[in-house]
Amino acid sequence: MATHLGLIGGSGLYGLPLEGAEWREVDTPWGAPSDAILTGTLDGLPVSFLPRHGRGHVHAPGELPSRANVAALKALGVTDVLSISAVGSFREAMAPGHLVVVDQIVDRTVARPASFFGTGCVAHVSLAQPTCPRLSALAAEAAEATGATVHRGGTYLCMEGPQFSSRAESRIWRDSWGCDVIGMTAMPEARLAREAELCYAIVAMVTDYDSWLEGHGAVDVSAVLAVLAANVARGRDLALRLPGRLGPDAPGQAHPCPHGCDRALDHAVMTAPDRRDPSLVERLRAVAGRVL
Ligand SMILES: CSC[C@H]1O[C@H](OP(=O)(O)O)[C@H](O)[C@@H]1O
Ligand SMILES: Nc1ncnc2[nH]cnc12
Repeated sequence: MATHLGLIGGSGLYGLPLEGAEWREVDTPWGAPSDAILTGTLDGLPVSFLPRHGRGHVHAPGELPSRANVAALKALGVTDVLSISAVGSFREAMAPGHLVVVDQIVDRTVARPASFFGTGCVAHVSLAQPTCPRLSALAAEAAEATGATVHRGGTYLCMEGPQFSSRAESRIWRDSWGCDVIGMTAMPEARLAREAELCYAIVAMVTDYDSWLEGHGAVDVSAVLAVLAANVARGRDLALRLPGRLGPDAPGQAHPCPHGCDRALDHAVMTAPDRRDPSLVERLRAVAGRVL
């Protein structure tokens, strides 16, 4: 399958200078995505960019149309998705401005549709490794090439929000649960990317120390925005450096994915063919047509 990079830009990242750029409206069986999708190429590779919160930051994290976002990228032919996200840090060594290539996620969200599947067509994919190690390694290389301090590996606590955490919560996630960073958007996005058989990676930009660290004020939006403003060029630079590592002659060109992301549904669907709900199956063709 030809590689096509999808980029999901988080807080502060609402556009990218693609070649032949065009904003395209895409509809899906799960409605419209957060915004139009910017399509174009970089280093000869097809690239589709989606601002997660919409241009102008319209969508709250708990109300993101994540199923439509993932389905729209899939519909455009995307094979690999890199999320660039703002996060708070639970480690002094992961300082504001640093980049963390997330490899595990703890899901504390409570009110978000988290699957394309459901009654009438049940499926269970593995999330033991919620991000793709191949894409994550290439993203880490691209991140390092920007000159940023990059941490390879880290556990992302995904909270519901939109309010930031209490100090007690912040300390529990850090001290008892061993999490490294916190944000509000990695779930259900990572779940849905796996169900749609897309390789998915997260590069998280640290913007603050949440509220656990004595001597640092608790996080607020102005602190996050100040770090984002100083580092948005780095996020963009990282995104621009990834296509060269994924392109036709690059070693990262690897579909089938060596970790099986693009075959995640091979043994996942439980519902007997004659018991499936035809209308749900019809919608599922947009993301799971390969196995239906
Ligand atoms: C502006 S701080 C809170 C906001 O930023 C992060 O979003 P994203 O992952 O899209 O960069 C965080 O998860 C919250 O949604
Ligand atoms: N401290 C924090 N908590 C949740 N989401 C964030 N995004 C950036 N900083 C954050």
